[in-house]
Amino acid sequence: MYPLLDTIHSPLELRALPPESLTALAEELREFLLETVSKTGGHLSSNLGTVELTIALHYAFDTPEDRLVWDVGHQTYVHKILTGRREGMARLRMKDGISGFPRRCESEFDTFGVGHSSTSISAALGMAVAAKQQGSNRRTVAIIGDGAMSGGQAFEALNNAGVSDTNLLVILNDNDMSISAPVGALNRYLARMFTGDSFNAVRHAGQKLLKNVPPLYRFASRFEEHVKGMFVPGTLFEELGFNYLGPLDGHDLESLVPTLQNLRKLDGPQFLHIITKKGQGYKLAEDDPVLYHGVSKFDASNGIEGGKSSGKKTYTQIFGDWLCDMAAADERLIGITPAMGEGSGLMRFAEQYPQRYFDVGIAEQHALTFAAGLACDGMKPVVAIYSTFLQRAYDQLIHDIALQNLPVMLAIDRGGLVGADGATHNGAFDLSYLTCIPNMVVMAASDENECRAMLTTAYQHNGPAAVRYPRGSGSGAAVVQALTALPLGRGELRREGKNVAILAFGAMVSPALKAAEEFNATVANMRFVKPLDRELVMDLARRHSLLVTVEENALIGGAGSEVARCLEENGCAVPLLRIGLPDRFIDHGDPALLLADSGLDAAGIARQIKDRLAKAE
Ligand SMILES: Cc1ncc(C[n+]2csc(CCOP(=O)(O)OP(=O)(O)O)c2C)c(N)n1
Ligand SMILES: CC(=O)[C@@H](O)[C@H](O)COP(=O)(O)O
Ligand SMILES: [Mg+2]
Repeated sequence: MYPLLDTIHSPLELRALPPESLTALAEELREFLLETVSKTGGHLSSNLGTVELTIALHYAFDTPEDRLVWDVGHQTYVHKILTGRREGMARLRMKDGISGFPRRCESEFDTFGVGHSSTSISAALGMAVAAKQQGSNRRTVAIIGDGAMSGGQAFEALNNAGVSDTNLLVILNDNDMSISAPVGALNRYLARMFTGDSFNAVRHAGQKLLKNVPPLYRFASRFEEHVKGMFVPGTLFEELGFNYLGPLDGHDLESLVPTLQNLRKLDGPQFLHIITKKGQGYKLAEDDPVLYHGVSKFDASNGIEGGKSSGKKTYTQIFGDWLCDMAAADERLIGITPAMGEGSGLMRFAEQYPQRYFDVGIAEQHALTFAAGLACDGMKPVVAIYSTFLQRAYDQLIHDIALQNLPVMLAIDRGGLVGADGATHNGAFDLSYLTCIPNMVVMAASDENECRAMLTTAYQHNGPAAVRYPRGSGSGAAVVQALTALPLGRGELRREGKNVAILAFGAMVSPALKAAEEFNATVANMRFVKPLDRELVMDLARRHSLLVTVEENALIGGAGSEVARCLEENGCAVPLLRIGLPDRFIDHGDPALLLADSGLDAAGIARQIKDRLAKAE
């Protein structure tokens, strides 16, 4: 089925192919991608869009000596296939299988680990400077999407790279899409750059120049730059010190390969702007790149079928419904997402309240300070953000929000292990990094109704407040419609038992209740990590001989540490067992298996309690 692909196990074999066969190879790669990703799930549209670019890069550059640095890395499946990991695609993003992102430990061709966006130019510049310091002539290429280019770090890096005198090539893979439709002035600028007849004429002249005059000399591109300047409103990347080329059709191997071969010979910072289509070659994904951005298993011949649902609402939906209800009740509410409108459940709100919906692009830092500004002047900002991406905005949370005690609410989705995306995306640290910030209120939801009540509590609190909830659905309980707040800093007793008291946080309440049956243990749903229900902790400490805290968060500095602090400050010496995520990064895989591996399922919790009780005897 794959006559060309079957002959390629490394870029060396790819480079031995005649250029005329590359288009046929691209066809085979698309077929193969669709066949495998429809069986495993993964990021489909972006990979379909970068087939030709990946072939051309490995064909024109001397990889792995030349360094390819991918931004986000969700578009690197073809890169993996061409660099000896074709077999591995059958276990993509599964436990002990290959990662969905580049990882240095996986292959020498994966020069930099990614998952979060907008880091590629910084990392590539570091590598280019290293090459220069080492007297090496190897080349470094950063490949960044138009969505990722909206992230502030990308511009920090361009600012630095443009004056660096290094052999760095930045390729802007512009498919006019982020996960959602792209937003912002940069996107508008890029769109303007490749519209207009006069510019197209220049573009074609430029392409001819690139194809027919190898090697390309600097004066040629300077000439092109001059001509372009007459037609294109402000070539931003040139102003930043790059030699800008493009836009070029990123699916046209005939121009892409010689262009890259020529660019490889040029010294100094180069910038190539290519235009691609997200989902290219699979009509359904071309028509709906959002739906096919990240897919579960599906039937490739029929496409993703809607309508099949477990009947349970996801926490994301619980949040989305709450947001619309609260927006109806309070016109000061503003909903903010850093480029994750669909994933965070904001789309109904966006439709109903377009004037109050702000997708700020992949710009978590800006999202938080923007919210701080809104809060200063009487609005009620709700920032919907994944736990892992909030890490980006830590200083903004401390310096701009908490220090000024501003009423900004954080709805933190994907708290805990996320599964297939793995270590880069796990929400493993939020309870630790939030709890240590003065003024913060921090809650973890144990079921859907509690999540809704916590959201209301956070919204009504006159200071910074966060609610964290996991990826996926809860118990399937019917959700009440009321917008009722919880009493601040109060937990609840869920089970009265003897000797052992389990203090469970968020999603761990359910397995803790199961584990408790084995010992007739008491179980408290603590609800608040901060302010902690100290009265409840001390009451349980007085009445039990062992306290056990359970949380789906790093053990270090998390909710259990808060309980330990409370006991210590009260001079209480009751034995304490803290259960949480171990001090290591947890890879991709089925979340249930990963939780079990970390001892965070009912059996694991029971086992650890038993071990502790046995030691105490
Ligand atoms: C810091 C950070 N915020 C958000 C995301 C989620 N995310 C992953 S891919 C993506 C869109 C990237 O768009 P682009 O770079 O244009 O690549 P494309 O998907 O179009 O191929 C987003 C928002 C992320 N990975 N990292
Ligand atoms: C690559 C990336 O960062 C996103 O596409 C992410 O994989 C989305 O995760 P969810 O599937 O949890 O929304
Ligand atoms: Mg894009």
